[in-house]
Amino acid sequence: MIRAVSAAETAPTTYPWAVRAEGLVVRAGRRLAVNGLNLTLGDGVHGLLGPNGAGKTTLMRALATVLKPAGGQLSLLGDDVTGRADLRRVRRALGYLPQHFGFYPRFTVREFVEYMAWLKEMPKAVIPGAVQRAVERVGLADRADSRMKTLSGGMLRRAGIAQAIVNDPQVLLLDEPTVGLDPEQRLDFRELLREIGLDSCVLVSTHLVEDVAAACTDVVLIDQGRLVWQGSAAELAERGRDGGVGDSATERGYAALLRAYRGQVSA
Ligand SMILES: Nc1ncnc2c1ncn2[C@@H]1O[C@H](COP(=O)(O)OP(=O)(O)OP(=O)(O)O)[C@@H](O)[C@H]1O
Repeated sequence: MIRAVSAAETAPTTYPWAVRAEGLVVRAGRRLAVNGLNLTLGDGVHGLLGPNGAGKTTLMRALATVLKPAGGQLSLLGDDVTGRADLRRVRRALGYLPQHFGFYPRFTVREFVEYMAWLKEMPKAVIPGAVQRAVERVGLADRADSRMKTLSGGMLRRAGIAQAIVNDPQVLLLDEPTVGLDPEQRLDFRELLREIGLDSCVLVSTHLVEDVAAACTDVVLIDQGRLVWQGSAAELAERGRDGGVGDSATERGYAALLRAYRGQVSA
């Protein structure tokens, strides 16, 4: 049976920012891993960079509504998601690839993606077509009926990306999606990101600064749970044009911004 969808759910929403955080505080264990973060994101592909422990995964988890903020304001697609907010509407419009994700090993790729589509409350009638399309978009069509336990690390990652995009999310959160992908798959993946970023907000965390240079329109740099810098990928490269540490202009720009921020914080 197809679930009845109310007019409020299908009406076009107007919101200035897909993601808006003000003074956001999120705990990870006892630590304030995100600690007073201000961030606004619109459509496009945003690369999330920062050193180990900067708070990238914790931020992603809060944006995915998996972790509740301990303070500050967070709105997604115009809805406040702090406090006792009803998260169902927002969750239907989210896609999230966690750094580590669980699955039933005996599920096939198709069953895994179908199951996730069902959890996102997609109408039953559209699920088979949406699953097929998602599996094709990540290049796994020929393995769609293989069991998850038989996949390589890179294939598993692609199955994870397929479940994240199955509902054509308006906010897509990908935590280190390129880990385990071979060079050719990485190129295909960048193309997919560019396509999705044309009309939705994509946030991709990565340690590979080269991924950011190649696939992202914008860059968000965080350290110690706070926003250090936000700008275009071209501006980041511009910051690294005059030398410094790093193999590429983007890497040098990253290192220079981080150094300047840390100098300010400790001054
Ligand atoms: N469950 C937890 N309990 C206690 N501390 C935690 C927990 N999870 C994360 N932390 C701490 O919070 C901080 C931020 O962690 P987080 O995983 O968000 O950073 P990250 O930027 O994703 O790091 P990486 O680049 O290493 O993946 C780190 O100092 C980490 O040690």
